[in-house]
Amino acid sequence: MHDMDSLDYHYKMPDTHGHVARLRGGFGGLQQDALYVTDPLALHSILIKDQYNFPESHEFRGLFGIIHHGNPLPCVNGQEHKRQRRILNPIFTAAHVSKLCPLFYDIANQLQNRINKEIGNADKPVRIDMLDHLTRTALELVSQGGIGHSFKQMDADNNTDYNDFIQALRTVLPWASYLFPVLPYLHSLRSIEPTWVRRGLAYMVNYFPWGAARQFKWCVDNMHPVFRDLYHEKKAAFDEHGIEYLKKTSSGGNDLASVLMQVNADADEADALSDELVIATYSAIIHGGQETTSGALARLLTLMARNKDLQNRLREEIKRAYAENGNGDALDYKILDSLPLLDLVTREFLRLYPPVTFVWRRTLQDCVVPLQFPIRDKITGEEKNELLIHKDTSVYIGLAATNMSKAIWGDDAHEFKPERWLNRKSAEGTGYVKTPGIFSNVMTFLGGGRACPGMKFAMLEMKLVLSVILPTFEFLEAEEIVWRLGITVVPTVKGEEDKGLSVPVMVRRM
Ligand code: HEM
Repeated sequence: MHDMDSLDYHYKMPDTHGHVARLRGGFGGLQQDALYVTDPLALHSILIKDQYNFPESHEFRGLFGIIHHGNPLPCVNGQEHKRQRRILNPIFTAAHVSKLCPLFYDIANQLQNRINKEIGNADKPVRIDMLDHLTRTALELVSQGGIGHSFKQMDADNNTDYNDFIQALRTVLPWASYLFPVLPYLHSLRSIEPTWVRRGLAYMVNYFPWGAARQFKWCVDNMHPVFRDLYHEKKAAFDEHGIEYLKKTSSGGNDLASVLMQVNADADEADALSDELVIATYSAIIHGGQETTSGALARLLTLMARNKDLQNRLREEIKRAYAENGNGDALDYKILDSLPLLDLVTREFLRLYPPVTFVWRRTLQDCVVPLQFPIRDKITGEEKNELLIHKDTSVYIGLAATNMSKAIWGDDAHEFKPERWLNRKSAEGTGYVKTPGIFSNVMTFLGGGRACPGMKFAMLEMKLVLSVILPTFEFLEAEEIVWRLGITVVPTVKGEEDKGLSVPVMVRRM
């Protein structure tokens, strides 16, 4: 279930074990049984109708609470979660995100320069690790667009100012994925009082005979001080010079943190976010935004490299849009967002290759959820349209598995077919199964009150980066990439799994 090579098991879960499956607890019965749910009606209850009975699991709350040094969105439930979402939601709207377009084009053009530099004068395709370039790009997009700060990842390879921080940010989740056996205890560890006992325990991790735990701690220790210092620097300047200072940053004051700072300054004291919480929110936004999108962008390129015809058609569509509507070397947000083939490809890509495989919840009370796909009672043989879920049950919500259920998407559910979206609308009402996903019936960004607020941000990044690099470069297959289960999915070259994360692609200038 949590094994790095178990992605296929997740993907086939609804087809092989049905849309609700019982998972036997591991470690000789020490762990409780859990449920794996991909049934659309049950998901609707879990994520929307009865969402407060299915809060974020304490496993993930504990893990992300440690990573972010506090309790930002991913770590809180109930009223506190609602309060933070109310403050943050306005800065993630399409209207707001569209203002970041010029900044994003600027960063994507720097990516183009970096690739050009690597190709140099070569007249045949050059093997380039696109994961490295795209991780830098995703970090700059989310750090400049998110907190109005550049880590200078695009312009100099030997800029060492943030080396440890960048290394920590990139590797904290891959290391965390080795910690599954201890996740149930992290939330309780965070609550230990007095603080010096907790700090003492954390310090002892440096001497654990468990490399993954030591590496994870190193990452956490190297992330927090950077976010703390950046925040205090910005806050001091804002307090002294007001909004004018924020407008001078690379985002022109449109980054999420600048807006948050203004909103916070105007909010009632009871509603405002504390300094500690804003710092933890910086961490959650930068980390959540960087980790998911860099992998997604790299995977999208490998897909392009495998499908030359589709790559050519997309390139033609983008070039045509520049010729007809291009303002210099940029496209307007609305035009970019509505390019038909680019839209079909990103939708289908996000359906079939979601960066987050599952999310994890735990029930507060016994409850009954309805089922779209009935199950058969093992003892009586009776068919049931409802499922009783006991209090304190771990519930895995299979995002990737729901996206790939043949009962929901048809027999070709595991195939990449952008054209399926053309017929999707007309199929409504004729066997069309509705899921609670906020994005096109797809579960990739979840649904309900905890759905990903960064969806518009991520979509803009993906479409915009493709619109800049596809007209300039052709991407061709290099080695086979194996995608493995981490907290997000992670790529390695087949046969070189121990050499770390990388996505080599052959690239040539058009
Ligand atoms: C392809 C890119 C992305 C994917 C697939 C993705 C997916 C998700 C998913 C599945 C969740 C729910 C996690 C859970 O409930 O356990 C989530 C939450 C979140 N995401 Fe994203 N995300 C992406 C990009 C972004 C970006 C770019 C940002 C910020 C700019 C972001 C910020 C967040 C935050 C703050 C949360 C916590 C929301 C809450 O708990 O209410 N994400 N994301």
